[in-house]
Amino acid sequence: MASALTSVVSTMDSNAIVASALAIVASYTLYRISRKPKNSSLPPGPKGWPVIGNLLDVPLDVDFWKTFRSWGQQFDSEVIHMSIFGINFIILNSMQATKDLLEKRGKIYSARMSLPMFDIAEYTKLVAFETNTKRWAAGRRLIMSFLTGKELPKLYPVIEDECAKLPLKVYREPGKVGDWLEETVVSVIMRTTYGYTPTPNDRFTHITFKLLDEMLVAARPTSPINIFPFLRFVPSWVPYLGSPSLQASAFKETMTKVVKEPYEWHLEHKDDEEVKGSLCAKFTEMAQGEEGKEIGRELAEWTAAVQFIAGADTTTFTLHAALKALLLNPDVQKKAQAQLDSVCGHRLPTMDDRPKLDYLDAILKETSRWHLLGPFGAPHMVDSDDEYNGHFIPKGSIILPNMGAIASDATIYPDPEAFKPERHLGEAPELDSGAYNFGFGRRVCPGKALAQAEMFLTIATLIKVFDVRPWTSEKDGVKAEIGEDRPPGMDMPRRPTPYAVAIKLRNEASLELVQGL
Ligand code: HEM
Repeated sequence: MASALTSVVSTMDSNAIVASALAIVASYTLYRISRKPKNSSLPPGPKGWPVIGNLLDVPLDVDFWKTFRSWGQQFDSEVIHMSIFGINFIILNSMQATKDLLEKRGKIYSARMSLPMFDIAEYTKLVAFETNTKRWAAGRRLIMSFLTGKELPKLYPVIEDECAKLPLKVYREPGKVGDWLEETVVSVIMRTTYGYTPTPNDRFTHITFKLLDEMLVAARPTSPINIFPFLRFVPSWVPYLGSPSLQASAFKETMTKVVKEPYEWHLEHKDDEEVKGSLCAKFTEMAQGEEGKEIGRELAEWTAAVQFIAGADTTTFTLHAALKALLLNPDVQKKAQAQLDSVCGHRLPTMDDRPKLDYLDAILKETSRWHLLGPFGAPHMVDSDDEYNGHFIPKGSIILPNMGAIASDATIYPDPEAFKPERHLGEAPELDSGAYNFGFGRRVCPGKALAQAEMFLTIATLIKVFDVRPWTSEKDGVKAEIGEDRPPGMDMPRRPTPYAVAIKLRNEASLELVQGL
């Protein structure tokens, strides 16, 4: 999925900063420029130019976060300021500053910025993109009630069932392992959310991936309505000038389908056992009690839809990155397999095994550090003026927690470039990447525990049965290039660079495991 947490609203890929700026500039620039801070001591940062501010200081072709980190060193400050077209950006280059603002002062640091295209297409009705309204809080409450604590394990049977299907799929078509991982993730989401099991070429899956592609387009700086919001009012029949509003309406139509169609399916099948236990059924019941009948259903529909939008690509790409890490680190793979064999013997792992498989969990923590899904996570917006360490932080600033800087901070992670699951084990484990890669404070990812459980069992199942090896040409024995482990690029979620992998059964016993399925 080109995730809902993608580019502009939630992250800062290189285009996204420009996108954010351009999109809002028409209505916002004069206001921001004319507004004087209460006092002049904004956090330090590069000087910039009139009107465009630091637009030219932001490199478009390398990792942003490295530049932002170097500004921190240059100005000797964990908190840096830049502005683009009058919009203030506050970069947080340390875990401490991030926690102080996004967590301890979460009350005022939990808003989201928006974009005209996102408003028109109604993406801003999704929990992930809605600013901190009462509706957003109610949507979060719904998700948190069922994806955390004692409720979460009720979803484990679905995870176990989908993971148990994985070995046979991979055995039959090992070359499509990336697709099978995605299918596992999507099936878990659709079954737990709606009680619906996707079929090959599934219509709901298809339309949701279409939506995710459209979201990327909607987030682009080149989306005309983001630059000139008035274009939304030009009738679609007007040659050329009408096409942006036509596109925006088409995007809204897809969004509506994604929200309504699986929900309708769930209502039509409400007596099926799996549907009765689905999140959607629970959301509907709980939301009605909370908000009154009509709003209740609307909230349930939108809250259900965000599971796929926010959860599919994020989880899938992390699994792809884990596979790549195992491929590049055969010793790590062997160690994990040894632990799996000693705990599970001759059977597939289950969720009950998780407490004993700490090395697997450490691999996933290290994967999330080593391949951050987005070096800035999902930016928050501050909705009141504030002051931090003597610096003024103006209301409306976009806050960019520089997770890239945290994940590669040698004072937190000695030898940060190395992939070392061991750093997360023992008496004094290093900082758990889960403390930042799922976001912060009131916005922290509500799907965190589900994603971690699912990723654990998926990888455990896969390497219990198969070895992950470099792909080698049968013709000349040449190994495929694996590419950079930490590719540049600021997409969120960031897909690992493609790599060729050979998946082989580990031994005769593994074949029996597959045949027994
Ligand atoms: C490896 C998997 C995942 C990662 C790394 C991840 C990461 C994130 C991040 C960084 C945020 C932004 C937090 C912030 O603004 O501070 C977020 C938000 C969110 N995530 Fe996840 N996520 C993952 C999986 C999931 C799953 C499986 C679900 C649901 C089933 C989910 C649902 C959400 C929702 C609804 C939000 C929006 C929260 C809000 O804005 O209040 N995520 N996630």
